[in-house]
Amino acid sequence: MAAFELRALTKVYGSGSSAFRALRGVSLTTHPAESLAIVGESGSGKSTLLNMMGLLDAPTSGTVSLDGVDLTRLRAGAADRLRNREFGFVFQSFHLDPRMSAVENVTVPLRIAGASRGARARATAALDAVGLADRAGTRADTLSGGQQQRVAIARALVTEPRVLFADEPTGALDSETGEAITETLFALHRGTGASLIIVTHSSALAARCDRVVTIRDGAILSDTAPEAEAMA
Ligand SMILES: Nc1ncnc2c1ncn2[C@@H]1O[C@H](COP(=O)(O)OP(=O)(O)OP(=O)(O)O)[C@@H](O)[C@H]1O
Repeated sequence: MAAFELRALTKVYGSGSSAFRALRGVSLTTHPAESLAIVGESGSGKSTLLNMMGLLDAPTSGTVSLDGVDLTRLRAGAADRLRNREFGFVFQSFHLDPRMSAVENVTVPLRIAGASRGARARATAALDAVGLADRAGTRADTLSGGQQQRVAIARALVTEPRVLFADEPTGALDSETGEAITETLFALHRGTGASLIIVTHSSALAARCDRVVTIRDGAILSDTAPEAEAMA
């Protein structure tokens, strides 16, 4: 299971007269295996919130707990290990190593976790799960955008994480490719039981989630199931 509890989370970038309050006291409880969309206008604090939950950045105050463990109190090494093993990340711009093959990219989190034995077989299976087994040996920078995002999804899931974070996963793709990537993300979310936390501008993608949290000016504006939102 993977359930987050965020308490009074704040994030201030910069200091003094240039200080900017990107999160202004966000409290949120997620449920195990939930799919959650974080939506809102550009600059509202969506990525900042995802980065706090994913241990990519530290909050200024407040706490982030996962299954009852306060992650904000972990030492740096423990936080790195937890992020690598329990979290998977997919970003708008893929973030693959362009010179490495697809399968080499997917083995990276396993090697970081010290699980080199069997890494290639596990990476190949993960590529198979995203429909790219036949491109395992292809250099990442020669793949299409949609294929690169599939490699990124395979890399995010190869460690069998408890949580899959996706920040604008379809933002760099045309709508047809974006829809195919969305299908893959949700199929794997259902198949693996990993929680899915998505930052998106896409209303179609948000509508697929169990729950939609809208952020405005660093605070939660609304928190609804998509059906309820459609009826409102
Ligand atoms: N490292 C940083 N230093 C200073 N300000 C930052 C930093 N990162 C983000 N910000 C600011 O914090 C605010 C929230 O940024 P964030 O990226 O979380 O917004 P967002 O809702 O994800 O926006 P978008 O939809 O455009 O990606 C923005 O005004 C942004 O300029």
